[in-house]
Amino acid sequence: MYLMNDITRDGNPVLRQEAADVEFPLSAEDQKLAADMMEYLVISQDEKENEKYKLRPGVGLAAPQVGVSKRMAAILVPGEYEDDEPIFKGVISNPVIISHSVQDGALDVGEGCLSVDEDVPGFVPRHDRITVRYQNLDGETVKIRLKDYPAIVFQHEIDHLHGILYYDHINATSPWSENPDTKYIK
Ligand SMILES: O=C(O)C[C@@H](Cc1ccccc1)[C@H](O)SCc1ccccc1
Ligand code: NI
Repeated sequence: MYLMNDITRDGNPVLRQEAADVEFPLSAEDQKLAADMMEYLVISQDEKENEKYKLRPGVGLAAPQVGVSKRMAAILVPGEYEDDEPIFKGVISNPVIISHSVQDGALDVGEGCLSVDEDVPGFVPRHDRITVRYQNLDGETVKIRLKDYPAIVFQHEIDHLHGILYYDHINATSPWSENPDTKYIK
């Protein structure tokens, strides 16, 4: 299983590369990569387990964050309440945002990243609504429409596959300046 030591940190060139396409059918190595990334998210979201293994909680983990420059990311967006089904649980490969809203969306508290140890404050403007096409673990093409928080998570992870980190989007001169057209998401 991955521990925090396995997570690449800002400054490692792998986080700034354009990752390579994932080939299908998945190799045994890529199947293990997918399973290990999802396992990290599951364990990191369990209070007791993340304490035991000292994991930072995550709702997404992209392959470059474990040193693998491939276009694959695990995403686990929990439901609103403890016993709810997750809003999304899956490992996506070769994702493409095929359409998006004109309206931007941003988390009202800003973002963080498992690969960036210090917090960089500020709004991270993204698309509020997106349609993503990706391949699932069976290599099937899936099209999914997302909005608000799940859309933000997907964009954060897809950015990782293109060598982009969340703070690249923050307005350096006025990081908390509000744009009237942007939806600020709680
Ligand atoms: O570093 C990563 O890619 C995982 C991030 C993804 C993320 C950060 C901010 C906004 C959307 C997605 C981690 O999940 S950051 C920690 C975290 C944990 C639970 C909820 C929100 C953020
Ligand atoms: Ni990140």
